[in-house]
Amino acid sequence: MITALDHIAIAVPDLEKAIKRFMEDFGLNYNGREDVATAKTSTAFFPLPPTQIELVHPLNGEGPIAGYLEKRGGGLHHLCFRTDDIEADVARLKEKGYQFLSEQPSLGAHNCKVIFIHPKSCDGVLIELSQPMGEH
Ligand SMILES: CC[C@@H](C(=O)O)C(=O)SCCNC(=O)CCNC(=O)[C@H](O)C(C)(C)COP(=O)(O)OP(=O)(O)OC[C@H]1O[C@@H](n2cnc3c(N)ncnc32)[C@H](O)[C@@H]1OP(=O)(O)O
Ligand SMILES: [Co+2]
Repeated sequence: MITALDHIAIAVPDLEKAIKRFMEDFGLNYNGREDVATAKTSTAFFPLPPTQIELVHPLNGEGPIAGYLEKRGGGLHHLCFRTDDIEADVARLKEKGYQFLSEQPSLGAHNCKVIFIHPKSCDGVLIELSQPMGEH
């Protein structure tokens, strides 16, 4: 089941500039960068309990964020819901007619299993489900 709002993701055209902004202007704690090859995405996380801000940027100029930036520029990109059983939630939501953007969860940031729901299934909002691998 969904247990928390894990992160709010913002697509940024200039990752270093955005990291500086969130650190210096907004004074948030910076939890470091992580390039996620499987997602073709560079990420930077800022814990803001009980959730976190995830900055997302194309990895090597490729991937879904490159397409997003090309079409729309920077902006709010997705919401991530943490789940304690991603497979069960995917099965339950598929039953309800939700369209997923991949067959299976894949490796996301911070050693989590992640999967995305098509924006069309959720009133135009891109939703990510994430389950930390350490959890059963
Ligand atoms: C780092 C790993 C992980 C983590 O651990 O946190 C991440 O967060 S990775 C983040 C990047 N990865 C992804 O976003 C994967 C899922 N996304 C996709 O598969 C695609 O981006 C997409 C959502 C299928 C869109 O693909 P695209 O090629 O850009 O198609 P369109 O531009 O034609 O869009 C289709 C349709 O969807 C709307 N759209 C696109 N992006 C978003 C968005 N972020 N939020 C809401 N809506 C979005 C777009 O407007 C189109 O709608 P219509 O115009 O009405 O057709
Ligand atoms: Co995310």
